[in-house]
Amino acid sequence: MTVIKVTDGQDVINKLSNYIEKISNNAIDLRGKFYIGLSGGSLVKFLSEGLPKVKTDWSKWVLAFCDERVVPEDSQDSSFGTYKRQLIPKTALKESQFITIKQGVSAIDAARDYYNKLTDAFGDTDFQFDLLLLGMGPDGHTCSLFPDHPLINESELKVAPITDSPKPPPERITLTFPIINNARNCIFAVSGAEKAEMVKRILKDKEPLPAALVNPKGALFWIVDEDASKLL
Ligand SMILES: O=C(O)[C@H](O)[C@@H](O)[C@H](O)[C@H](O)COP(=O)(O)O
Repeated sequence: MTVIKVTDGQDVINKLSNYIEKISNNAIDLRGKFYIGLSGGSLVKFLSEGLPKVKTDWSKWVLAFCDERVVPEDSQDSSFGTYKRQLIPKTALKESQFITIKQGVSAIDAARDYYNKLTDAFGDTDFQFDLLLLGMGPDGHTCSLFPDHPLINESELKVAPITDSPKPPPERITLTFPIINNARNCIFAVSGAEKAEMVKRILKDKEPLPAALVNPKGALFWIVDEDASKLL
């Protein structure tokens, strides 16, 4: 694990964008495609500001979601909807490059359908992402894997439904640790004083909260600004 301390939120965006540029170009050179998993929350703003400056072959990107809220795409809560409004118009990415959840079905059906879509996109069921972009909630959750929730120990389902998410909205789908920890790279991007206590509990005290259980086969980076890392 590499912890990268930067000054502020703008530096988090810059550093994150540099890594994305490097990792995407490397994946495209080696394998002709770049598989990236996106999260929601504050990451949407980081990417909407940072990605337009990245030099990459956008046509080779395949974008999926580390987790997604089971809501209509035009809802403010939909991560894809937010990327659609805030990111797509600023890059050469096309909507068709995003693997999105089925609309108008239950979380259980959405998770099943999403698994099938990932199988088609990867051509196998290993789902080895080149890069997962992760957020850490103030309670230590990542993706839609929450502290003390049984999904933390899920070992069969690679994409799971959740209907009791403590962070609203309650219905979501999420990747589980077997996929997350199979990734070639995972990056947490964390900014702000409200995250400082949890950053300390995870990176210094090594409490086994969900974000601390991200331990991929490949590389793991935590990009944290001064406010978020002030208790380290
Ligand atoms: O559905 C969501 O809310 C996100 O996908 C989630 O996994 C996010 O990454 C964390 O909740 C952190 O969010 P913040 O960065 O906004 O705290």
